[in-house]
Amino acid sequence: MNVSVVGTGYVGLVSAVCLAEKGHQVICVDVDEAKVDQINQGISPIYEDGLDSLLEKNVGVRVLATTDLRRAVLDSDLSLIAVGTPFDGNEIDLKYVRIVSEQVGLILKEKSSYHVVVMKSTVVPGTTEEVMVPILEKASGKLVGRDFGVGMNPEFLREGEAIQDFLYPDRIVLGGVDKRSVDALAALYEGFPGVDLIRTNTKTAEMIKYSSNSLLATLISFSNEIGNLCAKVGVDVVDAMHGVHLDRRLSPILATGERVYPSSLTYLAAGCGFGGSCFPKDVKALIAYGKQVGSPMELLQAVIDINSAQPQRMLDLVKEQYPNLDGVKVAVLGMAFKPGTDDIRESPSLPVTDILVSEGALVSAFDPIARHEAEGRFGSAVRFSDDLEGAIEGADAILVMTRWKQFERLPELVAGMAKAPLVVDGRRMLAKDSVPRYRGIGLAPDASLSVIDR
Ligand SMILES: NC(=O)c1ccc[n+]([C@@H]2O[C@H](COP(=O)([O-])OP(=O)(O)OC[C@H]3O[C@@H](n4cnc5c(N)ncnc54)[C@H](O)[C@@H]3O)[C@@H](O)[C@H]2O)c1
Ligand SMILES: O=c1ccn([C@@H]2O[C@H](COP(=O)(O)OP(=O)(O)O[C@H]3O[C@H](CO)[C@@H](O)[C@H](O)[C@H]3O)[C@@H](O)[C@H]2O)c(=O)[nH]1
Repeated sequence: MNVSVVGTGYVGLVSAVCLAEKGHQVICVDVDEAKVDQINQGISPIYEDGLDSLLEKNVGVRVLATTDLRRAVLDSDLSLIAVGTPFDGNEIDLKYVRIVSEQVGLILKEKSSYHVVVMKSTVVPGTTEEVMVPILEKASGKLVGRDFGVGMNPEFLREGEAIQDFLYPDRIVLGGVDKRSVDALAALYEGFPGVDLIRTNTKTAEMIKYSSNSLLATLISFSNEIGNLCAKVGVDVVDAMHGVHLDRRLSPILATGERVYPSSLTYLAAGCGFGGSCFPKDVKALIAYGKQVGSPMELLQAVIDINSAQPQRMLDLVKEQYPNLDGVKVAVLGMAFKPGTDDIRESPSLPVTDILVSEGALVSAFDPIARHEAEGRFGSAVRFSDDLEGAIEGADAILVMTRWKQFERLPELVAGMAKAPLVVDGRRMLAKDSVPRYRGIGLAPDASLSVIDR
């Protein structure tokens, strides 16, 4: 199938490259000329494991990038709209969706063959049919369902694992205004045998996406609330959640006898909070939507409140030992909101670093991938280091903010330091007896050692 993908950010570019890998001819469209040029040279504008090689393989063969939306729509049968839908504090900001819908509508006016426009961006229930469709119909002078199709195909990929998630999804949701639109989407995903396909209407597709992210965010805030209680009563939250997680309803056992998620606490890992461009934005957007339609989302408000307080807990752990941060040397490890990405949007490291700087701490930082982005955010207020050793040199306290694998060798480095620093583990990724002065989220100072064999 000939496909155009409008918006070549995390979702657009990954979708484009993976669909090309499945044999489709894909034209990527973006307003950002620099991105378009990079893509055409086979260089990914974002850091995402495996993306560069897939792009290099497909560019010029099955992937082409352009700023020319008209050409892209005329030369394709289906367009995926993957532009940003930021939350503006009151509701999701649909300005990019509106602009693209109008532009695509005008192009459809001159297109004689049947075309399907698919919302890939995350939008609150009702948006595709109540916002996108009227704009498309007005601009094209045509009728949805008769002259063109409309679909809603939410994306569930995680940054850092985006390629794997796209190529091997848990399910694919095919929302459409009519059977013909859903059939066109089904044809797009023909190359994903064995994956559950959910054929539904656009509003349900939109609701599935928000419900999914809201549940995952709820699990994390739940674990954090339990973690905060654990820290008060002398229990280690890692042990508590490990015991919870072994419930086969949370980590199913395969026919082979193996656990689906044998070692990681999937969305039950307490820590310094969830960040990223999705959970905070999407949960807040659903709360705002609930309020708008008269159905208050009280549980989700608590999810956000717990998450917003979590970064401060890292600072509280530092302040137990350094009540006055003025002149205290603090190393912040990890700026990305999670490992495997250069994305620092809504990363808990941002408020933590802001407060450290404002209280006079001497802050150094290291992130294996997101240094450039973080330097742009903090400028000279933070000393960024090229490596882990440089960041922790002479530190009084070290804050582990992102679960980067590179930080696993911290105990070895700390052992070589003249004065043992306080290590505050915001991801509970280090063994608590691996450094002399260890503190962690969800762990009381006197927490007994675990009796669980893990
Ligand atoms: N990032 C994720 O992991 C993820 C996962 C699932 C869903 N989503 C959702 O997907 C959508 C896109 O997210 P993202 O992270 O890829 O966004 P992004 O900001 O990385 O990318 C959006 C792209 O759209 C381009 N754009 C804006 N206006 C345009 C226009 N008129 N024509 C062409 N291009 C235009 C921008 O230049 C940018 O490259 C959002 O709704 C988001 O909530 C994101
Ligand atoms: O047990 C956990 C799991 C995650 N996190 C944090 O939660 C955030 C989000 O992590 P993750 O879900 O891995 O990354 P995202 O790329 O934000 O992906 C989420 O948001 C995307 C955008 O909507 C969806 O497509 C994905 O399905 C959904 O997992 C990160 O800050 C993690 O550190 C925790 O604190 N504890």
